[in-house]
Order: sequence, then C-alpha cells, then structure tokens
Amino acid sequence: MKNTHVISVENLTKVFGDFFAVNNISFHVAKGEVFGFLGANGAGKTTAMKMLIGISKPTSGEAMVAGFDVKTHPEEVKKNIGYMSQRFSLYNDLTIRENITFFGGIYGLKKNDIKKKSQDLIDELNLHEEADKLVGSLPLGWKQKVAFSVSLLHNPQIIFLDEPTGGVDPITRRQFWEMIYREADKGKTIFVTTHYMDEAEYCDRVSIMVAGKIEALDTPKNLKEQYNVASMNEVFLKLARNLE
Ligand SMILES: Nc1ncnc2c1ncn2[C@@H]1O[C@H](COP(=O)(O)OP(=O)(O)OP(=O)(O)O)[C@@H](O)[C@H]1O
Repeated sequence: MKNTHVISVENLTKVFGDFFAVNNISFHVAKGEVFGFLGANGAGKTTAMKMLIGISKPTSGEAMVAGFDVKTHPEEVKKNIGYMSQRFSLYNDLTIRENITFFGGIYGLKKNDIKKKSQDLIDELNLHEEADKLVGSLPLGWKQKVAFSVSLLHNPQIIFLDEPTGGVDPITRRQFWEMIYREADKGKTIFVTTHYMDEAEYCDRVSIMVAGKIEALDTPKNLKEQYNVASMNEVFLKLARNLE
C-alpha cells in the first residue's frame, strides 16, 4: 500500500518583498507516488520546488522531505533526493561515461560502484554505441534520459523533475515516462512539473497551482469528474480562466 508520506507540506509560504510567490500551500505525497505539480508560468512551482529540495528557505510553514525538515536539515534532504531541472544538462564536452563518472564522484560513490552503475545505466538505456561519444552530440531527448539516470546514481528516495521533457519530441517523452514508471515501481517517489497536459494524465495525482496557491489536487480522473470535462487540459484551462 502506498501510505507512507515522504513529502509533507504544511502552510508553506515564500515571500519576495511583499509578493507571495508561494502562498500557504499544504499537501502530502506518498512513497512510490508519481505526483504532478502543475501551474501556468509564474504560478510558483519552481519556487515551491526550491524550498522542497533544500536550496531556498521558506518564509513560513513547514516541509518534511525524505524524513528531514527542509528548514533545519537541508543538507540531509539533498542527500536523499535526486533533482533534474529542465535546464540541467550534462557536460556537453564529456562523454556519457565520463559524465556518469564525474557525477558519481560528486555524489560520493566509490570507484567500483561508479563503474558498475555506469555499465547498468548504459545497458538499461541501450547506449553501448553512444557511451563514449560526447554528450553534446546527442539529441536533447537522449541527454534528458541520461540526465534522469544520473540523478538516480546515489539511489535517492525521491526524484524532483522540473519540466524534464520540455522541448523533447513525443516519442522520446513517452520513453522518458516509461523510465519514470519503472522508478516508481521500484518504490521511488516522483515529483514532476510539466506543461504537457498528456503527461498530467500519467500522474497518480496532480496538484494545480494558480498564483501561488494550490487550487486543485486529486487524481486526474477525479479532477476531470469534478470539473466535468474530458481532459486534464480542460481542467487546467478552467482553473486558469477562473483567475481572470
Ligand atoms: N528570487 C526571486 N525574487 C523575486 N521574485 C521571484 C524570485 N523567484 C521567483 N520570483 C517570482 O515568483 C513568481 C513565481 O515564479 P516561479 O519561477 O516559481 O514560477 P513557475 O510556476 O515555476 O513558472 P515557470 O513555469 O515559468 O517556471 C514569479 O512571478 C517570479 O517572477
């Protein structure tokens, strides 16, 4: 049963000057859940995510991530999570194998462990021909798949993905989501932001942020029923329109 909360957020708020970028949000995410974190541009998703990964101090409120308080134990939070941002890419001038070795070192893995993990990753992604090519020569979709695998090298409990598939073609996006499901099946928790509404349909639950607040949070099925529409895209549009 998915009943253990690995992310617990209570009244989390971030204020810049007198602007509430994140305004009193509360939610829980269960172990093994694929949790979609949606919102229009500027809704506050990245600001919220930065607090959850321990790199931005909340103005007020609480967040426990992987068993640690983001305010008092941000370093422990970082050790227990993986993070991949849309703009994070690997080093273009290193090969795939060199990137894995480099990031494995940063994550503090032992030499033998890095060797084994790089081989596993190359096998899993079927990258035998590309492993010793410069990452810069790979298509974006491949880079993002490798970046996702690299964010898992230190075996984190939770993986935060900030628009991981932005600009990636639909087939590669589908493959990326297959990777996400594989990790969720292994008990990893996935916290993912996306602008693609087909991807929102793949999440176990989805929250929708509007102007710093969570306006809706439920399974895609329940949200569609609640708003009496056929797709998550329409749910999203209804919520965004309500604001206007
Ligand atoms: N360091 C900062 N100082 C002042 N304002 C900020 C800062 N960081 C973010 N903001 C503002 O907070 C609001 C929310 O930004 P945020 O990046 O969290 O939105 P988002 O939902 O992630 O949007 P996007 O989908 O475009 O990434 C925006 O109005 C942004 O300008």
